Order: sequence, then C-alpha cells, then structure tokens
Amino acid sequence: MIAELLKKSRKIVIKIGSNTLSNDDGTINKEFLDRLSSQVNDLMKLGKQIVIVSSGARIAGVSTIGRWLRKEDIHYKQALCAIGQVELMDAYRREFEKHDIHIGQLLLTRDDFSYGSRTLNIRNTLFTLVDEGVIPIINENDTVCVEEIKIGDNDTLAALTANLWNADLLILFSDIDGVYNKNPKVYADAKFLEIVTDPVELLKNIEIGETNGFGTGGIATKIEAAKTVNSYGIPMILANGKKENILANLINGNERATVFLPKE
Ligand SMILES: Nc1ncnc2c1ncn2[C@@H]1O[C@H](COP(=O)(O)OP(=O)(O)O)[C@@H](O)[C@H]1O
Ligand SMILES: N[C@@H](CCC(=O)OP(=O)(O)O)C(=O)O
Repeated sequence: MIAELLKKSRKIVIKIGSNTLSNDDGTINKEFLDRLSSQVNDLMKLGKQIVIVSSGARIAGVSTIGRWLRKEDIHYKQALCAIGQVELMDAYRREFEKHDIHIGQLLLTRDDFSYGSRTLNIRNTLFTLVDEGVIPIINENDTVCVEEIKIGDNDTLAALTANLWNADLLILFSDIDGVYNKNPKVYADAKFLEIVTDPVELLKNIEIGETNGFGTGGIATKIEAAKTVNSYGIPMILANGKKENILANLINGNERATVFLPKE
C-alpha cells in the first residue's frame, strides 16, 4: 500500500520535525540531512517533484548560541528561531549542494494562506522553484507569528502547502513509526495503527500523550494535518524519519508507517 502510494505520487511534500532533524544533544543531525538529500535526489531522478517543510530553527538556535535553552519567554524563542534558521538553511544548502541541487527558503505564516494575493504569490514562487528543479524549504515565519512556536504548527503548514501545491502525497517525518493507540515512548504495549481512514474518529479513540524533546505540536497536530489533506483528497504518511534510508525503504515496501487515506 505505502510502496504503491509512493510510486504513483509525483508531487510530494515532506515535513521534517525538530526531533527528527536533531541529535540528542540538540545539534543539527548532519548525517540525517546527508541521507535525506541523497534519497530526495534519487526520488527526483525517478521524476518526482519535492517540497520540504522543515522545523528545527529553534533547536538549531539553541545549539548555535549555547544558551537560552531554559527561557520559556516567547521573545527568546523567536530570537532563537531567527538565529537557528540561518544555521538550518546552511546545513540544508551544504548537503543538497553535494547533489547539485539548489534550495530556496520560504518563511510563511498560516495567515498567508488566507489572503488571495499572498496565496497566489506563494503558489507562483513554489511552482517556479519546482519547475526549475530547485527544492523549496519552508518554515514558519516565527518573527511575525508566535502561535506556531507555541503550538507547533509546521504540521498544519505542511498540510496547507500540500493543498496549495496540489500535491499527490504528504509525508510527515517524526521520531516514531506512526500513530499508536497511546504514546509509544511511555507504553511499551502501545498498539501501532497501520491505516487510518477517519482521523476524526481516530482522535476519539487514542490517547494523545505528551510530546518530547523539541517537538511542539505532538501527535495531535499531525492527525489534524491528515484531516486537512484528506479532505482535499490527498493521502498522508506518518513515518519515522530517524530510520536509515526511510524513503527508499518505504518505496520498496520494507518499512512500516501509518497511512491516512482520503475517503473514496
Ligand atoms: N498516540 C500517540 N502515537 C504516537 N506518538 C505519540 C502519541 N502520543 C504522543 N506521542 C508523541 O508525539 C511525538 C511526536 O510529536 P513531536 O515531538 O511534536 O514531533 P515532531 O518534532 O516530529 O513534529 C512522539 O515522539 C511521541 O512521543
Ligand atoms: N518553526 C519552529 C518549529 C515549530 C514546529 O512545528 O516544530 P515541530 O513540532 O518539531 O514540527 C522551528 O523551526 O523551530
């Protein structure tokens, strides 16, 4: 099922969460980015078009400046994002450059998707970058909007991007294999859910546990993202981005993940 979905999807949005992108000590996981860039390169060679939505600015800010970790003040969080965004894009640029792939940065807010002219401008930029073989890398504009760093809304941003770009598939990479009936980081007997056809019903039937590390939205915003894209007929895969060669293994049917399928 997953392999089939990936094979037939041409336009794919990939969202990468903070915990996936960072090492345990908070530094940017360069090996992860190295593996990601070569797998994305392979997908592009298969004729696929890729847009990346990446979190990680705040954690990159913490590891760059080496302080403010404990500051819960939202202004410090915004300042950390401003510092870390530069590091984040630098890390992406270095890795994609190895494959002769250029990247472009788009910093957006949820509001940008509700204004006609802004939406059109985003769409035009996205289509132009992708048509030219450049990978757009999107993050929230944490300077102008603080809601996202409080509730972790890059999942929503990824869903809105998938709709705007008319994507065939949204992939969310987190640090878990998919959705469970309860937090797998806390309960060893948590049951893995392979296919979800009704995210609204799912939310009623599972236990939403705490998020960990630098993740902010937790599993709830991922299920909300599925609800959004599914309502536009776009399927979503939630997979463990920390696993080696995850994209290649998913496409070969060698890795598990949760698939959210839109109703027929
Ligand atoms: N029912 C559940 N199924 C899966 N993960 C859950 C569940 N409840 C809580 N979680 C937690 O949600 C985390 C993923 O959310 P988050 O840390 O925000 O990810 P990201 O940084 O990738 O956006 C997992 O690491 C897991 O501990
Ligand atoms: N814009 C913030 C990320 C907010 C966010 O959604 O984080 P995550 O839950 O890790 O996807 C940053 O780059 O740190």
